[in-house]
Amino acid sequence: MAKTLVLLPACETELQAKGARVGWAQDGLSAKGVEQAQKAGKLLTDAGFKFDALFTSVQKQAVCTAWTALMEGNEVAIPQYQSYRLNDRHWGSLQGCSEKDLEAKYSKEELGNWRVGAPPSVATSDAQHPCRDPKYRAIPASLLPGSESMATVVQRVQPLWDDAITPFLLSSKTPLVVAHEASIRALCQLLEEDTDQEALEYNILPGVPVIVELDEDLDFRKKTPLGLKAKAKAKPSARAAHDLKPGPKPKPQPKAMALGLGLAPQHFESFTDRSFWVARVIGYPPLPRAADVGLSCGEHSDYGCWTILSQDETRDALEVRFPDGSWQKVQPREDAFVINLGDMLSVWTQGRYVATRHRVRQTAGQFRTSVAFFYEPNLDAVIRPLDLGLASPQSGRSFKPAASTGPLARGLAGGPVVYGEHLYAKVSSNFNLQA
Ligand SMILES: O=C(O)CCC(=O)C(=O)O
Ligand SMILES: [Fe+2]
Repeated sequence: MAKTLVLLPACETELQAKGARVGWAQDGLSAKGVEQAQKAGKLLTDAGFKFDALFTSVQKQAVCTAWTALMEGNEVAIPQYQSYRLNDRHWGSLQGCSEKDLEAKYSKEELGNWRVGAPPSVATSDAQHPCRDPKYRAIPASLLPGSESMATVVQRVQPLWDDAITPFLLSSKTPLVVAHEASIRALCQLLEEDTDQEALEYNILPGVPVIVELDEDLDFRKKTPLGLKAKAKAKPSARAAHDLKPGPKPKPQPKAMALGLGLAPQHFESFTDRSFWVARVIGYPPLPRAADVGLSCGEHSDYGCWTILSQDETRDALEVRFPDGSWQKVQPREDAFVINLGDMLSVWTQGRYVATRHRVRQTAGQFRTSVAFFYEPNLDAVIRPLDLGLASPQSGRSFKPAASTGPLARGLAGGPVVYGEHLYAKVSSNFNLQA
Protein backbone atom coordinates (compact mmCIF):
# COMPACT_ATOMS: atom_id res chain seq x y z
CA MET A 1 0.00 0.00 0.00
CA ALA A 2 1.25 3.46 -0.89
CA LYS A 3 2.37 5.71 1.95
CA THR A 4 1.84 9.44 2.26
CA LEU A 5 4.06 11.99 3.89
CA VAL A 6 3.21 15.69 4.07
CA LEU A 7 5.98 18.27 4.11
CA LEU A 8 5.17 21.84 5.02
CA PRO A 9 7.93 24.41 4.44
CA ALA A 10 8.00 26.98 7.28
CA CYS A 11 6.46 30.36 6.49
CA GLU A 12 8.05 33.78 6.21
CA THR A 13 9.73 35.20 9.32
CA GLU A 14 10.41 38.78 10.40
CA LEU A 15 14.07 38.47 9.36
CA GLN A 16 13.15 36.96 6.00
CA ALA A 17 10.68 39.79 5.41
CA LYS A 18 13.76 42.06 5.63
CA GLY A 19 15.62 39.88 3.15
CA ALA A 20 17.96 38.23 5.68
CA ARG A 21 19.05 34.63 6.10
CA VAL A 22 17.66 33.04 9.26
CA GLY A 23 19.77 29.88 9.54
CA TRP A 24 19.48 28.53 13.08
CA ALA A 25 18.35 31.84 14.63
CA GLN A 26 15.05 31.99 16.52
CA ASP A 27 12.70 34.16 14.55
CA GLY A 28 8.89 34.41 14.69
CA LEU A 29 6.57 34.61 11.71
CA SER A 30 5.90 37.90 9.93
CA ALA A 31 2.26 38.94 9.33
CA LYS A 32 2.57 37.50 5.85
CA GLY A 33 4.04 34.29 7.33
CA VAL A 34 1.01 33.88 9.62
CA GLU A 35 -1.31 34.24 6.61
CA GLN A 36 0.72 31.68 4.66
CA ALA A 37 0.49 29.19 7.52
CA GLN A 38 -3.27 29.70 7.93
CA LYS A 39 -3.77 29.15 4.23
CA ALA A 40 -1.68 25.95 4.38
CA GLY A 41 -3.80 24.72 7.31
CA LYS A 42 -7.04 25.36 5.39
CA LEU A 43 -5.71 23.57 2.33
CA LEU A 44 -4.70 20.51 4.36
CA THR A 45 -8.03 20.44 6.26
CA ASP A 46 -10.06 20.83 3.06
CA ALA A 47 -8.06 18.03 1.45
CA GLY A 48 -9.09 15.81 4.40
CA PHE A 49 -5.63 15.17 5.87
CA LYS A 50 -5.46 13.77 9.39
CA PHE A 51 -2.01 13.49 10.89
CA ASP A 52 -0.72 10.90 13.30
CA ALA A 53 2.45 12.74 14.25
CA LEU A 54 4.00 16.15 13.85
CA PHE A 55 7.74 16.56 13.30
CA THR A 56 9.29 20.01 13.51
CA SER A 57 12.67 21.58 14.00
CA VAL A 58 13.45 23.30 17.29
CA GLN A 59 13.06 26.69 15.62
CA LYS A 60 10.21 29.12 16.25
CA GLN A 61 9.66 29.52 12.52
CA ALA A 62 8.69 25.86 12.03
CA VAL A 63 6.86 25.41 15.33
CA CYS A 64 4.73 28.57 14.76
CA THR A 65 4.04 27.50 11.17
CA ALA A 66 2.97 24.03 12.30
CA TRP A 67 0.59 25.15 15.01
CA THR A 68 -0.83 28.09 13.07
CA ALA A 69 -1.65 25.64 10.29
CA LEU A 70 -3.00 22.93 12.59
CA MET A 71 -5.25 25.46 14.39
CA GLU A 72 -7.19 25.78 11.14
CA GLY A 73 -8.49 22.22 11.64
CA ASN A 74 -9.80 20.32 14.64
CA GLU A 75 -6.92 17.91 15.13
CA VAL A 76 -4.74 19.24 17.89
CA ALA A 77 -4.12 16.10 19.92
CA ILE A 78 -1.14 14.92 17.88
CA PRO A 79 2.17 13.75 19.28
CA GLN A 80 4.83 16.30 18.42
CA TYR A 81 8.49 15.53 17.95
CA GLN A 82 11.02 18.32 17.77
CA SER A 83 14.54 17.81 16.58
CA TYR A 84 17.46 20.01 15.65
CA ARG A 85 17.90 17.59 12.75
CA LEU A 86 15.08 19.42 10.99
CA ASN A 87 16.59 22.87 11.59
CA ASP A 88 17.33 25.14 8.66
CA ARG A 89 20.84 25.11 7.16
CA HIS A 90 23.40 26.78 9.42
CA TRP A 91 24.71 29.66 7.36
CA GLY A 92 27.82 30.24 9.48
CA SER A 93 28.93 33.84 9.46
CA LEU A 94 26.34 34.67 6.76
CA GLN A 95 23.52 34.06 9.23
CA GLY A 96 21.39 37.17 9.83
CA CYS A 97 22.99 39.05 6.91
CA SER A 98 20.78 40.54 4.23
CA GLU A 99 21.28 39.46 0.63
CA LYS A 100 22.27 43.05 -0.16
CA ASP A 101 25.05 43.06 2.45
CA LEU A 102 26.29 39.72 1.19
CA GLU A 103 26.44 40.92 -2.40
CA ALA A 104 28.45 43.96 -1.27
CA LYS A 105 30.86 41.89 0.81
CA TYR A 106 31.45 38.75 -1.27
CA SER A 107 32.07 37.95 -4.91
CA LYS A 108 29.41 36.34 -7.10
CA GLU A 109 31.63 33.28 -7.33
CA GLU A 110 31.88 32.89 -3.54
CA LEU A 111 28.13 33.31 -3.10
CA GLY A 112 27.56 30.83 -5.95
CA ASN A 113 29.85 28.25 -4.32
CA TRP A 114 28.03 28.59 -1.01
CA ARG A 115 24.70 27.65 -2.57
CA VAL A 116 25.93 24.07 -2.29
CA GLY A 117 29.17 24.28 -0.24
CA ALA A 118 29.68 25.37 3.35
CA PRO A 119 30.01 29.15 3.91
CA PRO A 120 32.57 30.55 6.39
CA SER A 121 32.00 28.92 9.71
CA VAL A 122 31.46 30.59 13.09
CA ALA A 123 33.88 29.60 15.85
CA THR A 124 32.64 27.73 18.90
CA SER A 125 33.37 30.91 20.91
CA ASP A 126 30.90 32.87 18.75
CA ALA A 127 27.38 33.48 20.16
CA GLN A 128 25.94 32.22 16.85
CA HIS A 129 27.51 28.80 17.36
CA PRO A 130 24.87 26.32 18.52
CA CYS A 131 27.15 24.98 21.25
CA ARG A 132 26.59 28.34 23.04
CA ASP A 133 22.83 27.74 23.04
CA PRO A 134 21.50 25.76 26.05
CA LYS A 135 18.83 24.28 23.80
CA TYR A 136 21.47 22.05 22.23
CA ARG A 137 23.09 21.04 25.53
CA ALA A 138 22.16 17.40 25.17
CA ILE A 139 23.65 17.10 21.68
CA PRO A 140 27.30 16.04 21.32
CA ALA A 141 29.40 19.09 20.40
CA SER A 142 30.81 17.24 17.37
CA LEU A 143 27.33 17.19 15.82
CA LEU A 144 26.74 20.93 16.19
CA PRO A 145 27.81 22.84 13.08
CA GLY A 146 29.49 26.23 12.74
CA SER A 147 28.19 26.29 9.15
CA GLU A 148 26.75 23.70 6.80
CA SER A 149 26.91 22.64 3.17
CA MET A 150 23.88 21.09 1.49
CA ALA A 151 25.49 17.69 1.90
CA THR A 152 25.93 18.09 5.66
CA VAL A 153 22.27 19.06 6.01
CA VAL A 154 21.37 15.79 4.27
CA GLN A 155 23.61 13.90 6.69
CA ARG A 156 21.99 15.69 9.64
CA VAL A 157 18.44 14.96 8.47
CA GLN A 158 19.02 11.32 7.54
CA PRO A 159 19.04 9.73 11.04
CA LEU A 160 15.73 11.42 11.87
CA TRP A 161 14.25 10.06 8.66
CA ASP A 162 15.62 6.57 9.25
CA ASP A 163 14.92 6.25 12.95
CA ALA A 164 11.89 8.43 13.66
CA ILE A 165 9.82 9.18 10.55
CA THR A 166 10.01 5.88 8.68
CA PRO A 167 8.51 3.79 11.54
CA PHE A 168 5.35 5.92 11.26
CA LEU A 169 5.18 5.44 7.52
CA LEU A 170 5.85 1.73 7.73
CA SER A 171 2.91 1.36 10.09
CA SER A 172 0.76 3.29 7.57
CA LYS A 173 0.51 6.43 9.65
CA THR A 174 0.66 9.88 8.09
CA PRO A 175 3.30 12.19 9.51
CA LEU A 176 3.33 15.95 8.98
CA VAL A 177 6.84 17.36 8.77
CA VAL A 178 7.10 21.11 9.20
CA ALA A 179 10.65 22.16 8.52
CA HIS A 180 12.72 24.71 6.64
CA GLU A 181 13.59 25.17 3.04
CA ALA A 182 17.00 23.52 3.45
CA SER A 183 15.87 20.62 5.63
CA ILE A 184 12.87 19.88 3.39
CA ARG A 185 15.16 20.02 0.37
CA ALA A 186 17.49 17.57 2.13
CA LEU A 187 14.64 15.22 2.97
CA CYS A 188 13.40 15.24 -0.64
CA GLN A 189 16.98 14.73 -1.82
CA LEU A 190 17.24 11.63 0.34
CA LEU A 191 13.90 10.30 -0.85
CA GLU A 192 14.47 11.05 -4.52
CA GLU A 193 18.14 10.05 -4.43
CA ASP A 194 19.15 13.26 -6.15
CA THR A 195 22.48 15.09 -6.18
CA ASP A 196 22.94 18.55 -4.62
CA GLN A 197 22.72 20.17 -8.05
CA GLU A 198 19.48 18.35 -8.85
CA ALA A 199 18.05 19.27 -5.46
CA LEU A 200 18.73 22.98 -6.14
CA GLU A 201 16.00 22.76 -8.79
CA TYR A 202 13.25 21.87 -6.30
CA ASN A 203 10.66 24.54 -5.86
CA ILE A 204 10.11 24.70 -2.11
CA LEU A 205 7.79 27.56 -1.25
CA PRO A 206 6.94 28.84 2.23
CA GLY A 207 3.54 27.54 3.34
CA VAL A 208 2.97 25.38 0.25
CA PRO A 209 2.41 21.81 1.48
CA VAL A 210 4.07 19.08 -0.52
CA ILE A 211 2.33 15.72 -0.63
CA VAL A 212 4.88 12.96 -1.03
CA GLU A 213 3.81 9.53 -2.17
CA LEU A 214 6.02 6.54 -1.43
CA ASP A 215 5.55 2.89 -2.24
CA GLU A 216 5.35 0.26 0.45
CA ASP A 217 9.15 -0.05 0.60
CA LEU A 218 9.29 3.73 1.05
CA ASP A 219 10.73 4.23 -2.39
CA PHE A 220 9.80 7.60 -3.81
CA ARG A 221 6.91 7.76 -6.28
CA LYS A 222 5.99 11.41 -6.65
CA LYS A 223 5.58 14.72 -4.88
CA THR A 224 2.81 17.21 -5.54
CA PRO A 225 2.47 20.75 -4.19
CA LEU A 226 -0.97 21.34 -2.72
CA GLY A 227 -2.99 24.32 -3.88
CA LEU A 228 -0.64 25.60 -6.57
CA LYS A 229 -2.38 26.36 -9.82
CA ALA A 230 -0.98 24.12 -12.52
CA LYS A 231 0.89 26.16 -15.11
CA ALA A 232 -0.82 26.16 -18.51
CA LYS A 233 1.07 23.69 -20.65
CA ALA A 234 2.44 25.04 -23.91
CA LYS A 235 1.21 23.13 -26.93
CA PRO A 236 3.88 20.69 -28.02
CA SER A 237 5.52 21.73 -31.24
CA ALA A 238 5.88 19.33 -34.15
CA ARG A 239 9.62 19.30 -33.45
CA ALA A 240 9.16 18.56 -29.76
CA ALA A 241 7.03 15.54 -30.65
CA HIS A 242 10.10 14.07 -32.29
CA ASP A 243 12.42 14.82 -29.41
CA LEU A 244 13.32 12.04 -27.06
CA LYS A 245 11.38 12.44 -23.88
CA PRO A 246 13.81 12.26 -20.99
CA GLY A 247 12.87 9.37 -18.74
CA PRO A 248 14.00 8.97 -15.14
CA LYS A 249 17.78 9.14 -14.90
CA PRO A 250 19.41 5.75 -14.40
CA LYS A 251 21.13 5.89 -11.07
CA PRO A 252 22.77 2.74 -9.87
CA GLN A 253 22.30 3.09 -6.14
CA PRO A 254 24.24 0.75 -3.91
CA LYS A 255 21.12 0.27 -1.77
CA ALA A 256 21.31 -3.49 -1.62
CA MET A 257 24.91 -3.22 -0.45
CA ALA A 258 23.85 -0.85 2.37
CA LEU A 259 20.88 -2.98 3.40
CA GLY A 260 22.95 -6.16 3.27
CA LEU A 261 25.42 -4.59 5.69
CA GLY A 262 22.65 -3.48 8.03
CA LEU A 263 23.03 0.19 7.10
CA ALA A 264 20.44 2.76 6.04
CA PRO A 265 19.59 2.39 2.30
CA GLN A 266 21.22 5.70 1.39
CA HIS A 267 24.41 5.06 3.33
CA PHE A 268 26.70 4.85 0.31
CA GLU A 269 25.06 7.62 -1.67
CA SER A 270 27.48 10.38 -0.72
CA PHE A 271 30.40 8.13 -1.73
CA THR A 272 28.97 7.22 -5.11
CA ASP A 273 26.79 10.11 -6.28
CA ARG A 274 29.56 11.13 -8.70
CA SER A 275 30.66 7.55 -9.32
CA PHE A 276 33.76 7.19 -11.49
CA TRP A 277 32.16 4.21 -13.22
CA VAL A 278 33.63 2.67 -16.32
CA ALA A 279 32.07 0.26 -18.82
CA ARG A 280 34.35 -1.73 -21.12
CA VAL A 281 33.82 -4.15 -23.95
CA ILE A 282 36.90 -6.35 -23.99
CA GLY A 283 38.10 -8.46 -26.90
CA TYR A 284 40.46 -11.40 -26.30
CA PRO A 285 42.17 -12.88 -29.35
CA PRO A 286 42.86 -16.59 -28.78
CA LEU A 287 46.27 -17.44 -27.28
CA PRO A 288 48.13 -20.47 -28.62
CA ARG A 289 46.74 -23.52 -26.78
CA ALA A 290 50.19 -24.60 -25.84
CA ALA A 291 50.93 -21.36 -24.02
CA ASP A 292 51.26 -22.40 -20.43
CA VAL A 293 51.60 -19.08 -18.82
CA GLY A 294 50.08 -16.90 -21.48
CA LEU A 295 47.47 -14.87 -19.73
CA SER A 296 45.01 -12.57 -21.40
CA CYS A 297 44.35 -10.57 -18.28
CA GLY A 298 46.68 -11.12 -15.34
CA GLU A 299 45.71 -11.81 -11.74
CA HIS A 300 44.14 -8.80 -10.10
CA SER A 301 41.22 -7.60 -8.05
CA ASP A 302 38.97 -4.85 -9.36
CA TYR A 303 39.46 -1.42 -7.89
CA GLY A 304 36.21 0.02 -6.65
CA CYS A 305 32.85 -1.22 -5.36
CA TRP A 306 31.99 -4.09 -7.68
CA THR A 307 31.97 -5.18 -11.29
CA ILE A 308 29.08 -6.64 -13.25
CA LEU A 309 30.56 -8.85 -15.92
CA SER A 310 28.90 -10.51 -18.88
CA GLN A 311 30.92 -13.17 -20.71
CA ASP A 312 30.18 -14.54 -24.16
CA GLU A 313 29.84 -18.31 -24.59
CA THR A 314 33.62 -19.01 -24.58
CA ARG A 315 34.32 -21.54 -21.84
CA ASP A 316 37.30 -21.95 -19.51
CA ALA A 317 38.55 -18.36 -19.79
CA LEU A 318 37.72 -16.55 -16.54
CA GLU A 319 39.24 -17.90 -13.34
CA VAL A 320 38.80 -16.91 -9.71
CA ARG A 321 41.31 -17.48 -6.94
CA PHE A 322 39.91 -19.39 -3.97
CA PRO A 323 41.07 -18.88 -0.37
CA ASP A 324 43.25 -22.01 -0.57
CA GLY A 325 45.15 -20.44 -3.47
CA SER A 326 43.63 -22.67 -6.16
CA TRP A 327 42.13 -21.29 -9.37
CA GLN A 328 38.54 -22.20 -10.28
CA LYS A 329 36.93 -21.68 -13.66
CA VAL A 330 33.92 -19.40 -13.84
CA GLN A 331 31.94 -20.69 -16.80
CA PRO A 332 29.60 -18.39 -18.69
CA ARG A 333 25.87 -18.80 -18.12
CA GLU A 334 23.24 -17.21 -20.26
CA ASP A 335 21.10 -16.34 -17.28
CA ALA A 336 23.76 -14.87 -15.02
CA PHE A 337 26.29 -12.11 -14.65
CA VAL A 338 29.51 -12.52 -12.72
CA ILE A 339 29.81 -10.03 -9.88
CA ASN A 340 33.35 -9.27 -8.75
CA LEU A 341 33.69 -7.41 -5.48
CA GLY A 342 36.23 -4.60 -5.54
CA ASP A 343 38.99 -3.33 -3.27
CA MET A 344 36.96 -0.50 -1.74
CA LEU A 345 34.27 -2.90 -0.62
CA SER A 346 36.99 -4.86 1.16
CA VAL A 347 38.19 -1.73 2.92
CA TRP A 348 34.64 -0.73 3.93
CA THR A 349 33.91 -4.18 5.34
CA GLN A 350 37.39 -4.85 6.75
CA GLY A 351 37.68 -7.93 4.61
CA ARG A 352 34.26 -9.37 5.36
CA TYR A 353 33.64 -8.98 1.64
CA VAL A 354 36.68 -10.19 -0.21
CA ALA A 355 37.84 -8.37 -3.34
CA THR A 356 37.83 -11.35 -5.68
CA ARG A 357 41.20 -12.03 -7.30
CA HIS A 358 40.66 -13.20 -10.85
CA ARG A 359 42.34 -13.56 -14.23
CA VAL A 360 41.53 -14.53 -17.80
CA ARG A 361 43.35 -17.30 -19.73
CA GLN A 362 41.95 -17.29 -23.21
CA THR A 363 43.07 -20.52 -24.79
CA ALA A 364 39.97 -21.53 -26.76
CA GLY A 365 40.40 -21.22 -30.50
CA GLN A 366 37.87 -18.46 -30.80
CA PHE A 367 37.76 -14.73 -30.15
CA ARG A 368 36.26 -14.04 -26.72
CA THR A 369 34.32 -10.93 -25.78
CA SER A 370 33.29 -9.78 -22.34
CA VAL A 371 31.45 -6.68 -21.19
CA ALA A 372 32.30 -5.27 -17.79
CA PHE A 373 30.61 -2.48 -15.86
CA PHE A 374 32.90 -1.26 -13.10
CA TYR A 375 30.92 0.54 -10.41
CA GLU A 376 33.31 2.78 -8.52
CA PRO A 377 33.12 5.38 -5.75
CA ASN A 378 33.55 9.10 -6.45
CA LEU A 379 37.19 9.92 -7.16
CA ASP A 380 37.36 12.07 -4.02
CA ALA A 381 35.41 9.64 -1.82
CA VAL A 382 37.23 8.90 1.41
CA ILE A 383 36.77 5.22 2.17
CA ARG A 384 37.37 3.96 5.67
CA PRO A 385 36.16 0.85 7.49
CA LEU A 386 32.50 1.01 8.43
CA ASP A 387 31.40 0.44 11.96
CA LEU A 388 29.65 -2.87 11.34
CA GLY A 389 30.08 -4.22 14.83
CA LEU A 390 32.62 -6.77 13.57
CA ALA A 391 34.61 -8.41 16.32
CA SER A 392 37.89 -7.94 14.45
CA PRO A 393 39.13 -7.60 10.91
CA GLN A 394 38.76 -10.97 9.24
CA SER A 395 42.18 -10.90 7.70
CA GLY A 396 43.02 -14.32 9.11
CA ARG A 397 40.31 -16.02 7.09
CA SER A 398 40.08 -15.89 3.35
CA PHE A 399 41.13 -12.30 3.11
CA LYS A 400 44.61 -11.79 1.75
CA PRO A 401 45.55 -8.13 1.52
CA ALA A 402 46.50 -7.50 -2.07
CA ALA A 403 48.97 -4.74 -1.33
CA SER A 404 51.57 -4.23 1.32
CA THR A 405 52.18 -0.57 0.54
CA GLY A 406 50.24 2.34 -0.89
CA PRO A 407 46.74 3.65 -0.27
CA LEU A 408 45.07 0.21 -0.37
CA ALA A 409 47.38 -1.19 2.30
CA ARG A 410 46.51 1.83 4.45
CA GLY A 411 42.81 1.14 3.92
CA LEU A 412 43.12 -2.53 4.72
CA ALA A 413 44.93 -1.61 7.91
CA GLY A 414 41.95 0.54 8.92
CA GLY A 415 43.07 3.95 7.66
CA PRO A 416 41.33 6.18 5.15
CA VAL A 417 41.80 5.75 1.37
CA VAL A 418 40.86 8.36 -1.18
CA TYR A 419 39.45 6.28 -4.05
CA GLY A 420 41.19 8.35 -6.75
CA GLU A 421 44.58 7.82 -5.05
CA HIS A 422 44.03 4.08 -4.95
CA LEU A 423 42.94 4.05 -8.60
CA TYR A 424 45.99 6.05 -9.63
CA ALA A 425 48.34 3.84 -7.60
CA LYS A 426 46.87 0.68 -9.10
CA VAL A 427 46.79 1.91 -12.67
CA SER A 428 50.34 3.29 -12.43
CA SER A 429 51.67 0.01 -11.08
CA ASN A 430 49.86 -1.87 -13.89
CA PHE A 431 50.92 0.46 -16.68
CA ASN A 432 54.08 2.07 -15.34
CA LEU A 433 52.78 5.64 -15.57
CA GLN A 434 55.86 6.98 -13.80
CA ALA A 435 57.66 7.22 -17.15
O1 LIG B 1 36.98 -10.44 -19.32
C1 LIG B 1 36.76 -10.90 -18.21
O2 LIG B 1 36.12 -11.95 -18.01
C2 LIG B 1 37.31 -10.20 -16.97
C3 LIG B 1 37.87 -8.85 -17.23
C4 LIG B 1 38.42 -8.22 -15.99
O3 LIG B 1 38.57 -8.85 -15.01
C5 LIG B 1 38.77 -6.79 -15.96
O4 LIG B 1 38.81 -6.15 -17.01
O5 LIG B 1 38.98 -6.27 -14.84
FE1 LIG C 1 38.79 -7.59 -13.27
